[in-house]
Amino acid sequence: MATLTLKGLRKTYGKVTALDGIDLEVADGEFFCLLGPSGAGKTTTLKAVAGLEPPDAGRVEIGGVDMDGVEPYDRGVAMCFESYALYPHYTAFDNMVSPLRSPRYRVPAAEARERVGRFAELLGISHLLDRGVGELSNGQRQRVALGRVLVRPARAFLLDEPLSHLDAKLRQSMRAELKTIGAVERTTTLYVTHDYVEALGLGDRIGVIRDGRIVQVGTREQIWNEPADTFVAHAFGKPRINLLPGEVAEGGRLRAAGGEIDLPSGGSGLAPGRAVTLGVRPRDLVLLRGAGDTAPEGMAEVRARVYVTEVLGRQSEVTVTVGDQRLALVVPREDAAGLAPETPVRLAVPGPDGPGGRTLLFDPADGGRRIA
Ligand SMILES: Nc1ncnc2c1ncn2[C@@H]1O[C@H](COP(=O)(O)OP(=O)(O)OP(=O)(O)O)[C@@H](O)[C@H]1O
Repeated sequence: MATLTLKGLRKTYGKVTALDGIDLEVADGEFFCLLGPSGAGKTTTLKAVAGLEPPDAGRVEIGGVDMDGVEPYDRGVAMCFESYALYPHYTAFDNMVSPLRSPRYRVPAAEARERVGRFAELLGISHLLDRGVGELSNGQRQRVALGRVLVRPARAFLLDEPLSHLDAKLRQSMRAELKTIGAVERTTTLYVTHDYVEALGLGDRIGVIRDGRIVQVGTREQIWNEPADTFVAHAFGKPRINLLPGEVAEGGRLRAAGGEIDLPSGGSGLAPGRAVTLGVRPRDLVLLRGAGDTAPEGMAEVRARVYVTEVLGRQSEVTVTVGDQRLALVVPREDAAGLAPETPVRLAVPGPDGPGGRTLLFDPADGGRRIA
């Protein structure tokens, strides 16, 4: 077990800056998720920790020891690639057991078999162990590759989208499984994903990466409730957070959507005339359907027209037009029944100090940074 410390990591490939000063600390035994879009630098970060891509500047410490000049093999980390890196002519079993046979571990044969069997069971691939890798589906190969990493005693696991090729149902069950695998529970894990559900579900803490920089690090609650900026707010949640251009009006009101949205600005103390971006999560908006329904305390009533509705299982996503803006809401399915396009509706929108759900405020003049 070991702490991972990344300090000022930089890496360029020709004109592309893959890492632009990554600072990160993953605590001993922590499960840390690095979330970011394609090309953000996630894989490059893992490779730098594994020693496969030496950074141009900055340093990697594992267990407090500078890894500069330490070969990948000697770093004591086990990395799982999205591209599997399996031996194509070996069986699944041989792929999983081979690290244990290496001179580094020399695990006795019976114990190695037992270990492989245990992890194969957890990963739901016991019945595939005798098959050649060439005879496996992508999802099966991916689980073999993950097993090959997890069987190894390691100081840290580096996992690069290890569930990306599984279908939704299997991914969900594997996600739950993964956290309870003892080896993973106890071992420092840096887990890369572009799937926010995975990050929220798995990470003790989450780091959001964009353009080779860490934008925010926090627990799932911190990232969800106090996103550092509109990029982070937009990265979490489906449907995505509604982001609306607005401004602070006289009397400290917040206005957006051509004045249709008019909220108290609460204790934010913002100067009138200032431009702000309002962020409201679709689940924090309330549809007022009954004739006598009024906006709950602390929320503002807003007039809207239905644009489109879509059933999402027991809930529905309703997109409405408010003034010149579109807003997405998620409501119980029955509340959306009979909402044809153009139906006038009323919504309740939370203010910035709303209990539970609330409207977040961001500063468009400062790269969308959240206004505390
Ligand atoms: N070997 C390489 N040669 C040239 N450019 C590279 C190389 N590896 C990565 N890059 C570039 O560096 C940037 C970061 O790549 P990286 O693979 O770390 O992103 P990522 O966040 O893992 O993306 P994805 O989710 O698509 O895997 C990208 O712009 C990528 O094109």
